[in-house]
Amino acid sequence: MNAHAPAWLTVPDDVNALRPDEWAADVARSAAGEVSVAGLPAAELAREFGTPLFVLSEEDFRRRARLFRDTFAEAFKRIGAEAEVYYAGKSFLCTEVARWVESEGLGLDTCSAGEMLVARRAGFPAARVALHGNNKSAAEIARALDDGVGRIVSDSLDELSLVERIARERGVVAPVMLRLKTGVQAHTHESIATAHEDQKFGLSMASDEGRSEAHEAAARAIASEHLELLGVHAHVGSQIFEPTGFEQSAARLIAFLAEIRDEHGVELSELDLGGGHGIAYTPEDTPRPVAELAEASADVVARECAAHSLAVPSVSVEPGRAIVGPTTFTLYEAGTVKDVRLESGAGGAVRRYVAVDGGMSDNPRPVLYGADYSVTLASRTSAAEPVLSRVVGKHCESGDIVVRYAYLPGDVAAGDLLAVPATGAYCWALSSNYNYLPRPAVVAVRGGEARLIVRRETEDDLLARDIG
Ligand SMILES: Cc1ncc(COP(=O)(O)O)c(C=O)c1O
Ligand SMILES: N[C@@H](CCCC[NH3+])C(=O)O
Repeated sequence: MNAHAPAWLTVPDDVNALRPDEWAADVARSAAGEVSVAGLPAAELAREFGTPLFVLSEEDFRRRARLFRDTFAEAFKRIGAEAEVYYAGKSFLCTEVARWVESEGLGLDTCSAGEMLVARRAGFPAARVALHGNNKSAAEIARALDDGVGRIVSDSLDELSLVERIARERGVVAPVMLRLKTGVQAHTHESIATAHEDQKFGLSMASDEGRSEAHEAAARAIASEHLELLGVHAHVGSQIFEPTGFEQSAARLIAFLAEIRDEHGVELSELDLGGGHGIAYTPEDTPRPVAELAEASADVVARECAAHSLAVPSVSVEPGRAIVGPTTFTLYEAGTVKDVRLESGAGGAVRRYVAVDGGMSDNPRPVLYGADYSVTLASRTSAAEPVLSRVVGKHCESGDIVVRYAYLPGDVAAGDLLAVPATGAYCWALSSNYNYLPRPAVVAVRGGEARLIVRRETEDDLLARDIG
């Protein structure tokens, strides 16, 4: 136990071992210590595509997508209902990934014109696309209607009026769902909790007197000739492990469906329970198996619908992180290594700072949410003693940390490759050009072959928007 490391970080028995749950299923480590994915060694990928590099296992992505699709379908079949899975594209989207999502039979959750554009380019059937967003522009709504998007998840009364006006101008009926603030307090970082009252998303269900925003929106949508109200949606937040938030949220949505039936005589047919299922970044994180998530959701939906004498609606969920997060690791090359004294005097504790060739521009999550990651030496095995280390980036900020706490072999040096697992979600998607660093490439690996699916930015890209 080191006073400068958190309790969950124990000195590893074997500093070369991979923790299995953080990696794609086809990642392995050879006797020589080389990390490989689907049979391809990391060093070969680094040579061919450069570093930093996002390495994504296609087979693992497809497997996780199918797991969600089939497990939710089975669990809801048991209660006589259908369940669909919409992959949350905000976590990571490019044309090729949209094609995989389509071919595995999932829907796609988008939240901007740009994400819809990627879906369109991939030939994704618009009927299986959902459009989210708390401030959709008129152009985005028009695109959704013109493309024939299957559901526009409406976030405010203002937006509902805008959708109606644009639908009327086009002479069409817009399929809408209402995103509700179920008032649930999610146990996650404040910036990614999304169902309590004091945040920007959704229609409030609270009212002191008269109708709540949510009830008002439902009344307007039901009364409009140009809106078809499909159902309701709530998203509790992201990186959540506690089942209670999901369950309370589902119960409140179903109570709302009953109130709408009682007030308007209409039984809405769709219920979207959102995404937010957490993954393991460190041993502190304890994700529940997908089967458990699906069974728990089906149980609560069956119970609450029975309590309100409602027919069970079609259910959908929107996982992003839980599908793509563990499929990907980031490969970095180590550069400068520095020992920093944490305690004075001979034998006082030291933290080793290992700088890599990327940082907060390819993974801002540690800076934004205090997120923790793990790391492993990926290009060789080492017999050196583990040393308490911090992997940092190359940006001009002391907060530019990639892995806050890790034990790395004591002989890690410039030129070694380091792999940071579970970087598939909200890393490339949140990447930036801070300090004029080009965004890394994303390479998909399957059956011993590697394919570039997003190319690395070039110096020309960096100058392209600068008028000069
Ligand atoms: C409406 C909605 N659905 C789905 C997601 C996906 O969340 P996650 O990647 O945590 O599953 C998000 C992001 O939190 C969201 O805002
Ligand atoms: N970007 C956040 C998740 C946001 C979820 C989108 N609503 C993260 O990395 O944890």
